[in-house]
Amino acid sequence: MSLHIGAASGDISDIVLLPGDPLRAEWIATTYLENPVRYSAIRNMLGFTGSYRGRRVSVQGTGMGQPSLAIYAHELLAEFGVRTVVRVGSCGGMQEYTRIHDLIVATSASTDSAMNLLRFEGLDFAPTADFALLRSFVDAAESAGLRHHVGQIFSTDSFYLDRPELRDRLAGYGVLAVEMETAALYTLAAKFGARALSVNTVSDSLVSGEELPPEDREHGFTQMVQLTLDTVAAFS
Ligand SMILES: O=P(O)(O)O[C@H]1O[C@H](CO)[C@@H](O)[C@H]1O
Ligand SMILES: O=c1cc[nH]c(=O)[nH]1
Repeated sequence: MSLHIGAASGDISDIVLLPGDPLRAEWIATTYLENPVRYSAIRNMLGFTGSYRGRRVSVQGTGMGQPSLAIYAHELLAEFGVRTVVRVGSCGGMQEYTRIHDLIVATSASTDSAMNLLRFEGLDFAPTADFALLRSFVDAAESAGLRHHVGQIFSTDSFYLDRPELRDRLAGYGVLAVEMETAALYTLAAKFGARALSVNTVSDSLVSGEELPPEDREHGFTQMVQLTLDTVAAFS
């Protein structure tokens, strides 16, 4: 048991899906996993383990933002022997062509967070996905014929940005979408020598203003979750 995850040693698989929303974690576990067992409910940040196509898989809510995700990712990687972490998140599309329901596969993450500037004493670390995991997911998305985009994402500390023009500038440099956790996930996976991938469904478009309601963000991302589970089950 760690401070924020109330599981015994061995309760958690070496593969963990990481939605921000703990109720999305519950939906994934109860919808897709066989024999799901809840291993933690500390602070209502729910975590479950079950099996998918014969492979043991866990799913753990992370909360919103890099400081929250970093707590759960650190404990999973440092204390529970987790080797593969995959964020299954929502994001805001920043390009005209990154539309609602499209999948965004993050190769890397820019951030306005100071976490890595402090960690690396001003050096500008480049948080990057695991290439083999990314390639497997993208191959699966192509085979399934799903709309997806592969490229850079923006992990912001501020959902409500005071300077949206900075986000617009990033869009001008080809950044696909904005969310709040990927930079920390990729950084911590690098620290612990684990594989990481961040896949996000576009829940709102910053270009058109369209948006999905909260209930869709909780239990509507069927294509992303199914494809992620197929990928990790086949990969390992
Ligand atoms: O839907 P999740 O996975 O929480 O991800 C996105 O949604 C939250 C903001 O609404 C942030 O956590 C952002 O990264
Ligand atoms: O962080 C996020 C997540 C979804 N949509 C946004 O606009 N921002």
